[in-house]
Amino acid sequence: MNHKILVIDDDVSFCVMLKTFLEKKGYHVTNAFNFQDAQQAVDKENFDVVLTDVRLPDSDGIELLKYIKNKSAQTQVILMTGYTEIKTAVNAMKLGAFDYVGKPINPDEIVYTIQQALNRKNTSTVSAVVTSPKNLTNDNEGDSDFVKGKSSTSVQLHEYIELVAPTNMSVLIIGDSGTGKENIAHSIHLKSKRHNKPYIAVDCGAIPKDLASSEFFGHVKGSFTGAIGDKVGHFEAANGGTIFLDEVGNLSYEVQVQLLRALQERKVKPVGSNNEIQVDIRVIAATNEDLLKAVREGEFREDLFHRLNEFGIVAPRLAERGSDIMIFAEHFLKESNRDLDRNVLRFSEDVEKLFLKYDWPGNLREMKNIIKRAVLLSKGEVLVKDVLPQEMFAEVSAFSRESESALVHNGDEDLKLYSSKNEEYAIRTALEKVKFNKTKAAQVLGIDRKTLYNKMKLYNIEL
Ligand SMILES: Nc1ncnc2c1ncn2[C@@H]1O[C@H](COP(=O)(O)OP(=O)(O)OP(=O)(O)O)[C@@H](O)[C@H]1O
Repeated sequence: MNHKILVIDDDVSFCVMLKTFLEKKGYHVTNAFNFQDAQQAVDKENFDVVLTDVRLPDSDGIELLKYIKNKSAQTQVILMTGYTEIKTAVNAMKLGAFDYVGKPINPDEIVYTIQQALNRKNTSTVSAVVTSPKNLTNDNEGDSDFVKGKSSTSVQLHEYIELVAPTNMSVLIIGDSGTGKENIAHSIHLKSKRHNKPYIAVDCGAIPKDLASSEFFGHVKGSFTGAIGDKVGHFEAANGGTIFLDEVGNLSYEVQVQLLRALQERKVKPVGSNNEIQVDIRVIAATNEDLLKAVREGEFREDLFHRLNEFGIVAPRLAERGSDIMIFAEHFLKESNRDLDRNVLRFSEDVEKLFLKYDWPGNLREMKNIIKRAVLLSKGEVLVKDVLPQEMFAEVSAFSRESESALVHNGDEDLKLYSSKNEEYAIRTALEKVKFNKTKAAQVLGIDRKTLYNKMKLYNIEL
């Protein structure tokens, strides 16, 4: 059966072009040009993957993402973003988007991302993942999946992990999206006395409110419409081991009450059953929200907060991990070569510089994705900046422009006023603004078409 994809963009010709391209790759594709059409399509059909522009004429991609996830949590949503929308895209990931791809769309990249999204859809259960123990080594060498890092921030993080792991204390991991919270939780489990027992990771944000009790505590056959058999809840499944509650701030107040009771009494009662089950569980929770603020605003129960926060760990932002940035980059390079069967040996010098300057709003996840795509797109043994997404340059250039404001005297798109460092950025931005019409881009930039062609060749800008 062909996988079903919904593509939404108000640029009709772009939408149609992408449809034709994806159909050639064997997908069944539907187009919509605004939020309302997309809603109707989603109401009518179940899509495997939805590709949507962030900006829609009658709403935006985030609203659409929420609508889709509410209807079908299994549908994977990929956002298509311009360079200025990267922060929105990162927020979208927090709300359950699978990934985002930068515009202009690169054909290899989009096919690769769709394939990854389909893999996720086919392998994930509704909300919980049972992970078999991984091999954790204590250094950064070899093919361990876990990099420790050497910066003082990382050393302290790992001291805390070592310290708390052997205890039974509940741990609350706080950090931005993609900082490695789930990896930290798993590492604590593996270093604990429970390492041979189950580790159940529950994405609290993905559990529909009505099903939360049954997901956590199980149910007996016939206890509600749709309960066609007995179900073991996550707490019972994790008995003896560790339960990891990811995005714990997303739980409804009602479920928070039930959770607190289960944690205090160490007993759970499946929905529709009269029997209580004794459970012995270590809880690790994670959040990328300010839970204390949620407590102050009455959205998160203070007693549950304290119950979860017996030991707090902060997952540092990647940009704060200084000397570790390139250690992580090398790790993801090796991992991507292995996964994609490529042999990209190293990063060019300017890529290294960019990595050290860039803000990494999506943290380790963003770095992993960027390097994987770059490896896929690389033609030689050195990973050069041409295969990196342009939003990285936009962010760094924006920063450079702030500090070198003398560069811009006369409107930001006048190419003559840009240093060569910013020239490529200016060209890409102008092309994007005029929807890749080269004549118009040349006008915007204040240069002739021939010069534009030469510059595009120089910077390897392909449309
Ligand atoms: N120490 C590490 N070494 C190697 N890879 C890591 C490490 N920590 C995280 N990663 C990778 O980075 C990505 C993001 O990590 P993870 O899912 O743990 O982040 P998170 O903070 O839980 O994200 P979210 O807030 O979105 O749930 C994953 O692909 C993970 O494999």
